[in-house]
Amino acid sequence: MTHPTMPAPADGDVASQLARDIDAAIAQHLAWTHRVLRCALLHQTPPGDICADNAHEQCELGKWLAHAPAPLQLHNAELLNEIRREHMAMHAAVAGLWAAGARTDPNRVQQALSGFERHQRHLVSALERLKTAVLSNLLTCDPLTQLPLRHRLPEQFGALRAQANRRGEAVYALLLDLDHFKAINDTHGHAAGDAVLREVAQRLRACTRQGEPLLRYGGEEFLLLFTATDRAHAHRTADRMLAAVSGQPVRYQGEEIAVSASAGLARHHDETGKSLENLLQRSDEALYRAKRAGRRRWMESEIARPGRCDQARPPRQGRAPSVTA
Ligand SMILES: Nc1nc2c(ncn2[C@@H]2O[C@H](COP(=O)(O)OP(=O)(O)OP(=O)(O)O)[C@@H](O)[C@H]2O)c(=O)[nH]1
Repeated sequence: MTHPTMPAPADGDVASQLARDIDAAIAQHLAWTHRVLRCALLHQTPPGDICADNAHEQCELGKWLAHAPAPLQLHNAELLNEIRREHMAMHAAVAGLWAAGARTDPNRVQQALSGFERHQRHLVSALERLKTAVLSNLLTCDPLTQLPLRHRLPEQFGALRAQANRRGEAVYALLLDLDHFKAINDTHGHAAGDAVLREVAQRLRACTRQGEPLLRYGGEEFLLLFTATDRAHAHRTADRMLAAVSGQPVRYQGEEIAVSASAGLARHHDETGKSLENLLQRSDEALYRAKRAGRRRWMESEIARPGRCDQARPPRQGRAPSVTA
């Protein structure tokens, strides 16, 4: 188990490559626009990538959009769809310039040109926004797991608290740490360890509800903040998260790697006025006890009221189901 430390800083390779790809897409698209104008002004017959029905699939931007890299699909799906829509609409407007009879009707030419200009402007603006989002992900997301890092945690905690208050629920922190992860690295290699971290992140993400922050909190540590109606509800969440990690082995290059985790669960108590820092500290202490108690389980920090320590009541705990490796 490592003490909560930040993962190695993102090297930025993936994100800067994406940003360069987007710049190239904008440049290629503007070059394509010049060809459109040239053909129109010189009354030339345009090639297929300008006026064919599927011109939006033939151009370089269309090909790139059809196979947009996974991080973009994950973080920017809505923006990508907006770009695809504008791109198609712009191609349709251009094709309208060469539609039968259009060139001899000034109204139709005007209409096609205005559509072209409007969609072109929106398209380039959406691509610029995508690039900004990619660069901002570079600063706030872990490149290995694509999970957020801690930068926005206080803000996310504040939003979750407000939501919990509205619903009459409580905020919980579940700090989860993979068991004997060093042994996985030592036995199967660092690349296999990376694959395990990616797979665990995916399994945990599949179990979380929208709006509940799941972070890569340290090397092999993950943090979930969530709301629950009562303790039993929170315990079920802890059970589910640990079961998701250890339910089945991770397959990597023909090998099966058994994985399990320990976790510390703590409830935030608005009435004590204790901070996020206190919540994280108590979940870390509970995690430490889960490790000491033999791993593959979660333990809960007891209510931290003034004048009463966390250990005053016997700790609650749960165990993850056995691995069926
Ligand atoms: N492959 C890989 N390993 C990492 C990464 N970040 C941290 N680690 C490794 O995670 C291991 C954590 O080891 P320990 O702190 O000894 O913990 P542990 O082996 O999981 O043991 P317990 O937590 O006590 O069950 C170290 O060997 C780190 O090098 C990463 O991004 N990729």
